[in-house]
Amino acid sequence: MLSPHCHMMPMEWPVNGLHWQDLLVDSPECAMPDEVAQIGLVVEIGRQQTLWAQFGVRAHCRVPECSLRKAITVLRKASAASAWRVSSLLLDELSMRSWPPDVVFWSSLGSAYSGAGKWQLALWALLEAPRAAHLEPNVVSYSSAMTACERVSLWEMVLNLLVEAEQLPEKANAFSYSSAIVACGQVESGWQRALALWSQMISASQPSPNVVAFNATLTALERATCWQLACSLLEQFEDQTRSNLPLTPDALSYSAVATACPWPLGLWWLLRAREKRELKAGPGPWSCLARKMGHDRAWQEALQLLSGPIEGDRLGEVWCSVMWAMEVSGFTSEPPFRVRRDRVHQSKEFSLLDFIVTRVPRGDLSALLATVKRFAGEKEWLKVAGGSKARLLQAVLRPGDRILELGCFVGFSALLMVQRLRRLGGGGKVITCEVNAVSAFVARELIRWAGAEAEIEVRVGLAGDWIATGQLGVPDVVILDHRGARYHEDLLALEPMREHARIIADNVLSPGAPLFLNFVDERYAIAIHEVDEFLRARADWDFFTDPCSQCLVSSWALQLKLIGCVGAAV
Ligand SMILES: C[S@@+](CC[C@H](N)C(=O)[O-])C[C@H]1O[C@@H](n2cnc3c(N)ncnc32)[C@H](O)[C@@H]1O
Repeated sequence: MLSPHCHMMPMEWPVNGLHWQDLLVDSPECAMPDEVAQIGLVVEIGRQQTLWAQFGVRAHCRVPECSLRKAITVLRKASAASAWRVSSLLLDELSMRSWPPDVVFWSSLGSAYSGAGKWQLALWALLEAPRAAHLEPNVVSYSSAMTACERVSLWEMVLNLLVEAEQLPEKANAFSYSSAIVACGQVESGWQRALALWSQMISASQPSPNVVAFNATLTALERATCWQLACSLLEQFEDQTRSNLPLTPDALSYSAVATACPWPLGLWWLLRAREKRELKAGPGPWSCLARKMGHDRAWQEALQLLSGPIEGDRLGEVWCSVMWAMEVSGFTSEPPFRVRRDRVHQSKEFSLLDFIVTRVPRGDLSALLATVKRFAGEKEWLKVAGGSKARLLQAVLRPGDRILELGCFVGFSALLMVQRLRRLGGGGKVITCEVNAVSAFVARELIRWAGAEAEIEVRVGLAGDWIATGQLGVPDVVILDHRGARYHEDLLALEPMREHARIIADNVLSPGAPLFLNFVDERYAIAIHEVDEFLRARADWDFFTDPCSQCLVSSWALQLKLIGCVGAAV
């Protein structure tokens, strides 16, 4: 059995070669660890936050003098890990105690629920529960409640809450208005409401308009393709002396306008802002402009951006967007410029490429895959679908599958899937999107080295941009392995073209995709697979959805599984 001392030395983790799961299993028999060390562990472990927060909560609640502040600290950690279930656990434990939660506690609890898209629970924790405990929710509680509803696109609810917040003695603040503007901007024809709220903000003395609300208004106009209005709004506030408001448009403001306008006008705005030194060096607005040019197939103009006015790192974001603009315009095979190795210093991807080409015979796919894994084990870790994730990925494939992968990185999973398709008798194809042009370049080189270029197409650019072009075909399988925060939006955009597709979402627990979980809950038939992160002692959950499946997994089963996995160990 472990001694409690082990728990108290986060800096020496792992202790005596013991695995963190062992510690969780042994913990109930141990003497209670020191609370501060527990918090330290939660922080220290970082990416294990979800599990550690659960562990921490239980440990705290067993300590008689457990303080509310420390409980809140744990709650905030849980919130950062999007483990809203941890919050519920803490709440259950606290309800058995004599010390009453305060407003800060309720607001932390509400944030944890909100981060997971659990808006009803968030409203309860932020507004109803404190009222029941004779604590009056304040404007911060209201703003958080509005954010919770805005995250799940409940714009009408957000507007109702704004009206309620206006009744508070301190009235709604700029954050409340920003939430309302963002919420309105998310729905079709919501731009009028967004604009009306902005006008309300600037016509009244309170709350003082801020750049967040301003950018939210511009974004609403951009989404509704009201570029003329976006331009006149920016013009109005570009000059502080004219607008008489302490508000300076920032890079996000110019990004919104560059995305909204026809590209020649967007270019004009950015050049003008740069001339007036209003636009700080930074790739954001230029990258948006290059993407816009891509959508308009203006690849020559996008290319010119690289030799023109952009300051800073040309191999960064803007360069990737220019690559997308060229590729979407048809330059996939022979781009007029290639990745310059000498400018990509110490790139992990290029180290991998060198490692492979000096060890693997051309055309040997199996050896290449094995050598990528060797590189990840011996040289630098790679976030690829190795180990149990690889087995899962291969197991779902059927002969001739057309696979769409979002998140290619160096092409490991794409090659893995091709290996499986070949074993299933050949046929099928993988299209894989990668926003990072350097990773995509290396992926293509590795794919060529493996002799799989006929079976895999790498598309450089944001998955969302490619989906918008409608050029990705109708997939049988969709792999979500790009960015958890984007999963639900990209899946929604894919829905018209993926009616019968099986979907796999990776990294749902770590780094986590709470809004995606909320989105798929009860909407899809779900199977949950607990898998280890490749070469890491860290559990993750992958979701496999199959619309043809007879077994519709309800949220309850999902919850049971999630809590059950950890609960069994604690
Ligand atoms: C976890 S890695 C993918 C690993 C790969 N599927 C494998 O297992 O070999 C995630 C990749 O997604 C890319 N990415 C992130 N956001 C993206 C987006 N919105 N569109 C396309 N790619 C994105 C990242 O640059 C990164 O290379």
